[in-house]
This record gives sequence, structure tokens and C-alpha cells, in this order.
Amino acid sequence: MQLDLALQLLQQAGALLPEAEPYSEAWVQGVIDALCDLSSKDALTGLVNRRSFEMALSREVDRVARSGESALLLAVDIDHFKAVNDTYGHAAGDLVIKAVAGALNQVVRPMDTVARVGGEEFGIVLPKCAPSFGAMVAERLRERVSELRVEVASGQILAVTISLGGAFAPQWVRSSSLLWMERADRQLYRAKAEGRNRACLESQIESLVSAEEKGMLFAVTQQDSE
Ligand SMILES: Nc1nc2c(ncn2[C@@H]2O[C@H](COP(=O)(O)OP(=O)(O)OP(=O)(O)O)[C@@H](O)[C@H]2O)c(=O)[nH]1
Repeated sequence: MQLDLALQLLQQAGALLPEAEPYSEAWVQGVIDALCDLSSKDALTGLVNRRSFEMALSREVDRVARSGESALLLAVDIDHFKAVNDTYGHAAGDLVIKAVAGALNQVVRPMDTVARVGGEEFGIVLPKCAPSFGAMVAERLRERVSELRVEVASGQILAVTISLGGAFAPQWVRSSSLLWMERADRQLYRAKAEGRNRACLESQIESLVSAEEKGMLFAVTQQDSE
């Protein structure tokens, strides 16, 4: 029975089961809420997972298009992470991922969303982040992670760094979350190529809007005028 499986999943994840009378409407709603929570989180770090992050990004794209406020998307990747796994083992790598996740989460505001979007990759969406603050926020994140000392085995302490790429949501175009992620990723590749342990942010927002995004603006304008 699917409900039994759902309860097993929740129990295994250490989720709290609803206190209401079993099988009552409130109890079933509690189980559904707990399942939703479980399916939106990354099991290792407890951060928002990729699926849920993509939904948060789409919501933010809509909000930016409506409000005209700017928002920053940061793509974050741990530097030379393969070497951590290869030298100290996968379990040590997992400890590093958890420590970085915790550090990133500490630096941001409650309204920001930090997600684990891949193995050693994170995404952060920062609503209402003015372009003049973007570089400062990215630098604060980079610095906080560089200060981490992760004990991966008794007496074995590792320091790690991250690279960050950032792109602002264009305020005047109804972009897509995918294109926004691609732009942040492009800056991340630049940060890696320029030596890692650094943040690269798009500087000229307008000039970097792709032809595809301009096409989407045209499509939206046409629809709106119909
Ligand atoms: N421990 C651990 N390792 C993971 C996990 N997911 C992915 N990886 C490993 O992360 C590593 C990613 O390495 P690469 O993408 O090659 O890059 P890198 O070594 O971080 O180097 P740069 O990104 O170029 O600085 C691979 O060795 C993956 O096996 C995970 O959940 N836990």
C-alpha cells in the first residue's frame, strides 16, 4: 500500500509524523505535508533540492518581471572537490559538502534560498538584491567558506574554497529560469578559469541578454497586446 510506503519513507528520514488521529483528514494532510517537505529537501545537507530550487527560481523570475526589482542568482561550486574524494574518501567528501552547505546558509538572509543542485554544486537565489550589493554578498560567501576547517577524520583537518558565478535577473524581460541559470553558470566557468576561489558576476546586464531572451520578450509583448 502506497500510504505504508510513505510512512516508511518518512520514518527513515526521521520526519515527525502527524499527531492527529491516524487516518483522519488532519492526519492524512499531515502526512502529505511531511512528504512535500521531504521531496523538496536534499537528504545529505537538508538544503532545498534541485527540483524545489527550479520552482523557486521560476517564481522569482515572475516576481522580478512584475515588480521590476532586481534579484541575484549565484552558482557555487567547491574547488578541486574530486581531489578531496580521491585523497580522503567519499565520506570525507560528504562532510565537506555538509560543512559548505551550512556555511553558505549562515551568510544569507532568511528570504534567500540556498540549494544543493548537484554533487558539489549549489545555487543561491537572492531576491531584492541590488546590483551594487551583488559582489559584496558573493565575496562574503567566498570568505566564509575559505575560513572553514573541516575535520574529516580524527586530527585530519581540511580547508576548502569555492568559486561563484553570478547573474542578475533582467528587470525588463520575462526570462526563463533555465536561461538565468545558464548565465550564472557561464560566470562560474569564468571564475574557475581565472584561478578559482573567486566570484565573477555579470557586469553589463543589458548587453548580456541573449537573443533567445529578447525573442521571449517579443513573444510576451505580442501576446499582451492581443
Ligand atoms: N563525496 C561526494 N562526492 C560527490 C558527490 N556528488 C558528486 N561527487 C564528486 O564530486 C566530484 C566533482 O568533481 P569535478 O566536477 O571533476 O570537479 P572538481 O574536482 O570539483 O574541480 P573543479 O570544479 O574544476 O574545481 C566528482 O569526483 C564526483 O564523484 C557526493 O554526493 N558526495
